[in-house]
Amino acid sequence: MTIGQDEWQLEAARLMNVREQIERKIEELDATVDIRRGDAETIRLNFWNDISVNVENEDDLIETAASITQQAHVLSGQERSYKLAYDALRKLEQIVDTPYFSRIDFVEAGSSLEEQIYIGLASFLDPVTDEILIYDWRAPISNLFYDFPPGPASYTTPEMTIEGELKLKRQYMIKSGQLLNMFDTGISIGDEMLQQMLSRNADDKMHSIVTTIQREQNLIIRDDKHKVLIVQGAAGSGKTSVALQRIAYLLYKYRKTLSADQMILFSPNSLFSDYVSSVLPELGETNMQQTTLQDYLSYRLAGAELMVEDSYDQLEFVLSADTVLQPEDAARLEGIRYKGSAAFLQVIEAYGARLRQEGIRFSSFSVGAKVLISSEQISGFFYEKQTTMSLGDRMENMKEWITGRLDEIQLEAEKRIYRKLSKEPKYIGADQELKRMSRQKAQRALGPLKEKAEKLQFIDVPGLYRQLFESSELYASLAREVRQELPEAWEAIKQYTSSKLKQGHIMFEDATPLVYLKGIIEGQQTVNTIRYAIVDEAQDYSPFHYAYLRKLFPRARFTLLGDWNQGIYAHASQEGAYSSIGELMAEETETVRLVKSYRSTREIVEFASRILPHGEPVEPFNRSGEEPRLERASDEQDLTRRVVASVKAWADQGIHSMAIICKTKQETRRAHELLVGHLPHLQLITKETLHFAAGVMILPAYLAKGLEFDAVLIYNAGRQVYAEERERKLFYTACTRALHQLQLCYVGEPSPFIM
Ligand SMILES: Nc1ncnc2c1ncn2[C@@H]1O[C@H](COP(=O)(O)OP(=O)(O)OP(=O)(O)O)[C@@H](O)[C@H]1O
Repeated sequence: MTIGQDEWQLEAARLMNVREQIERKIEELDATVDIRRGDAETIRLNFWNDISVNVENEDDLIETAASITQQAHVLSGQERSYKLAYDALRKLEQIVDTPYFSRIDFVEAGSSLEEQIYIGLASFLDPVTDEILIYDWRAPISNLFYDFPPGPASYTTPEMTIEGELKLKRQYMIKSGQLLNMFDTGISIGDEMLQQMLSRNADDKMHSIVTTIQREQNLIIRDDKHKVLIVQGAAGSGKTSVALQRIAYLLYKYRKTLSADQMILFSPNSLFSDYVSSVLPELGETNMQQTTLQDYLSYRLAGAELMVEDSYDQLEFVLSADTVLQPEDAARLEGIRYKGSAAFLQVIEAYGARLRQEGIRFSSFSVGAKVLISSEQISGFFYEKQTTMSLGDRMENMKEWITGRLDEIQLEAEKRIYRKLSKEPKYIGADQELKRMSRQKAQRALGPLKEKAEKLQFIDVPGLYRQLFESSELYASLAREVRQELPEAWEAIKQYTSSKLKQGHIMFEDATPLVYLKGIIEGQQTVNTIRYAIVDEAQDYSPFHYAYLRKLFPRARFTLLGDWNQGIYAHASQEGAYSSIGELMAEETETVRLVKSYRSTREIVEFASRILPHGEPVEPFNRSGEEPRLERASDEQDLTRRVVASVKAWADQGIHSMAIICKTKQETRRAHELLVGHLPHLQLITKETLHFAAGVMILPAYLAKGLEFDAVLIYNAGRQVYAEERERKLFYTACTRALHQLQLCYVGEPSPFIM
């Protein structure tokens, strides 16, 4: 829709006016911040001068303490009011150049007043009249912009639903305070605007999508009815973007009771965490906590002298396994699938319940050959006393009992040492010294044992876990108890697992079950402060992982965002497992689908969709580009030449962000060796890489998860590299990282996935 000249002038004048008001407010706040900072500093400097310190008698002491408390109170009040002004100032500085990005005109039913609502990153009131000049994008009324085309519309406030008619929906492009363009939009939010946003180049950091959030995305962002919200979204449909916008929305809506440190985002890896780290600050919010499942598991298993494999090494194993699987590899693959299942979870829980009654093997507390507290004594205490308590509470009690016993033993030892040493002539007359020495010696002997008690190291949890795979009788009876069949490959899984555990290796697939069992036995360490847990790349988690997360965050609501088409882990290959996740969470669950893909051009989306003919549906956004290019190389040398030529050609076209995507770590290393001489700025990305900096990078496909690049080159899309069914989704994931250009090189025959 074209917008007339008069309208332009009105809008430009309003923009100028609003900016001037913001600038005035900034000046005012600047001064306030200075004053409050100064006041706080003065109080801090004079803190002790303003306190009457008198310690002569008890009354004086009480008065002094009261005086200190009062002064501390004054100081913290002043610091709070400084912080308030400072935050308000920061917010205005953030919006002054782009105060708003859209406008809606709305007439409430029964009224003739047509209200103009301008929407931006944060609200701003006219300092004199208190009129709202800008509405926060998260305010209830702003929902009209995201949810409705012009026509009948309504929005809901905490008190009521307001009906009316939306007369106009307008979007602005404002940069450095200048109105560059504006569009009146119809059904969806600004196709023109969206076209422009999506045609831009990829960046070092992900950006917010606040100006062009689509209706289907908005529903997810604002959902606060469901305790578990599951989003199945196509590659590039905006899952990560939506997750971050949702966090910002919840922080606004529940600003009186919710803070960023009560929200946690589970990311696929540290590189991704870095990539998304600026979205919340861009929206004027503090970042939530970010972590990876791997970090959590490592933290829980730290200290145990075990070699814990990480998820990437597991993936490398799966991707490098021979086409005709060796029996050992087949056993491991079956094991990975089974150990991620709800069936295995039930067996572990039944095992935990049985261990309440019997079966935990405790190690005794000894110094040298002398047993201080025997395993029988511990077992007796544990299984005969307080049997009605939870396992965790019983452990706590037992810990206290053991520590108490060790304290007594230490005291006796101290006395014994004292008695013995005091007979030595050199200590005569040095009684104080002697006492100190005796205490130290006794402490030194008993200290490690107390630490062992404190850390519950007298229970061999890995040993208990291993027992499941050593005693056929035990496992079979537990499985029977929970009415689960043993998996077909049980014998092979059993042998493989017990031999690895005996060598002290914890495979990634065993890490969560082991931590889970540890939680049952030792008392689960829960994180009660977390109110929202958001899991990105949710398809990569097994039902077992979800059960663990549920236990870990008992008070949290969950948002799980994933794409079955990109399930690259062997444990995540069961299609449609979302419903079982819902069941596992045992709570009201809503599943929402996002099918439209915004990242890639139509040509790339269509090409990638052919890789997964039976996958989840994907609909491209209407943005055209070049067809993906296939290039056959005669050998490795020719491949290097072609890759180098393509990268250079892209650079000549001004393309800045490029990725050469390989399958495995080994292929990545080899390709890097061959290419780096010709492409000196090539960045080699490994699982240890922490920072994402756009440029030309080379990386294995699994590390490219969640990321995007202007141009993607699949290093070798040949049949020798991608042919197994288990590699199809990884291949798909790699291709869908491209925004504008996709090229696939191959040696020999192309992969059957693209024939
Ligand atoms: N409403 C929108 N407006 C503008 N850009 C959008 C919108 N939705 C998504 N995008 C863009 O599309 C790209 C893909 O988004 P995002 O990474 O959030 O998708 P995803 O579903 O998490 O992708 P994947 O699963 O493939 O990693 C990003 O560049 C994002 O900015």
